Amino acid sequence: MLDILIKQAIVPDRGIFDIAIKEGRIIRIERDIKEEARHTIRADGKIAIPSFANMHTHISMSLLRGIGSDLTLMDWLQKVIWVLEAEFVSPEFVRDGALLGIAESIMSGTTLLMDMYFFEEAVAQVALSAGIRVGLGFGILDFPTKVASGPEEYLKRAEEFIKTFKGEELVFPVLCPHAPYTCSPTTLLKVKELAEREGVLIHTHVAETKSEVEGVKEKYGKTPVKHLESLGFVSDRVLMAHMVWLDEEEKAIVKERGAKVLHCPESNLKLASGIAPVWEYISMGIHVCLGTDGPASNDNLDMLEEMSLMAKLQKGYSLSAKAMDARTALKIATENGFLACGIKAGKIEEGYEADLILIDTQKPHLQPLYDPVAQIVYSAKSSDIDTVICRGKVIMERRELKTIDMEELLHIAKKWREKITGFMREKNMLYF
Ligand SMILES: CSC[C@H]1O[C@@H](n2cnc3c(O)ncnc32)[C@H](O)[C@@H]1O
Ligand SMILES: [Zn+2]
Repeated sequence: MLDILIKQAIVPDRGIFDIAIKEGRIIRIERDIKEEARHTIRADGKIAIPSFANMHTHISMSLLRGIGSDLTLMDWLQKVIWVLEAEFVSPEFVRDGALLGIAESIMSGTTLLMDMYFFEEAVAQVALSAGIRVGLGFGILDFPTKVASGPEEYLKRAEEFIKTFKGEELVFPVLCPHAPYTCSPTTLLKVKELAEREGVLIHTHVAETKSEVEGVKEKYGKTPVKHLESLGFVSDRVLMAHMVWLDEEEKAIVKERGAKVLHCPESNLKLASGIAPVWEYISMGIHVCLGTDGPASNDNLDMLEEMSLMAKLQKGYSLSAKAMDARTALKIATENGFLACGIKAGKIEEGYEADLILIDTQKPHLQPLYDPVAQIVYSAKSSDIDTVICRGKVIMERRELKTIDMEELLHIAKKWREKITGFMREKNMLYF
């Protein structure tokens, strides 16, 4: 007996097929599958594509969405976000923010999140009950916060987190040193050593702004990637978010070492950081994945929108319509993310894990339908996503979340809005 049988889906570049899912995997893709299934989904007029892998986010920052708009990164962090995080970040804040952010992620077709924040046990708990995959790392900084007194304690928390979650199926631990401007060489070397010992990925921010590059150069005599390379930090286990400002030598280092780039175009635009030359990275053979960054600097977790923006930005920036075609954009937003995490998903193919979405094309803006991939990248909206399946489990069907209570969510968001605006009013931070 099959677990799920999807009937008559449009499989891009193949045709109309039935998709059979069993024990978390796609086991058959055929014109007409007759086998019985516990759950049959009619997918007439719906396109089946892999679900998205949001490879860089701070999901619980959904509770800070809409605050601190129209600032550059360092003003945004120092004048607003770090002040609010110092007051509010707690296991409860992280859990509630994760619930809101994970609901939004599922509703926009994402089944894998790579998250960096504090109290990630709370994110793990929400992800497990929501049925979504998450790579989680307890953020590591050099300066004290109410979360930890300094790098030693952050590292200890990160190590404990790895020990707790290693071997879980939906949750996998990673190490998250924040950035070369907030972590000393000693901290970065300890992270590298721990990552090698535990066999986990490292997820960090690198070369996000011009001022970061200037600051790191002033402090260490080298630009960020060269600085990291001089520490022996750059390797194929490192996922580097942003990577907007790299010189030619740095691009060659990334390629040579096999480090991955986590591109976050919308956050880079909103924080006025710049545009990463992703078309160059791709032509060099660098592995590029896509992320939204946190929902407070984007200001959403919509990977469809992110993918569309990425493709159009690269064309506009390079003045070449070939800089990023729709199929490459879709691959970066799906397959490349799963691959970077060692997960065999991201393709609608037999033997692949069943992480997929169905997109309803019976909408004026998706008709007439000629080229499903191009029309998903350039015309679709996340509200067209009808069904989401993660590891062979249906977590949204006909836009109804199966694992999260929507009413509870709205109540939680309201509760935090009141608390946070109250604090901002008291501290004269309220500007809206
Ligand atoms: C160490 S936990 C994560 C830490 O990162 C902050 N953050 C959120 N977005 C960004 C960004 O784009 N660049 C750098 N740092 C960012 C977040 O507020 C947490 O403090
Ligand atoms: Zn970030």
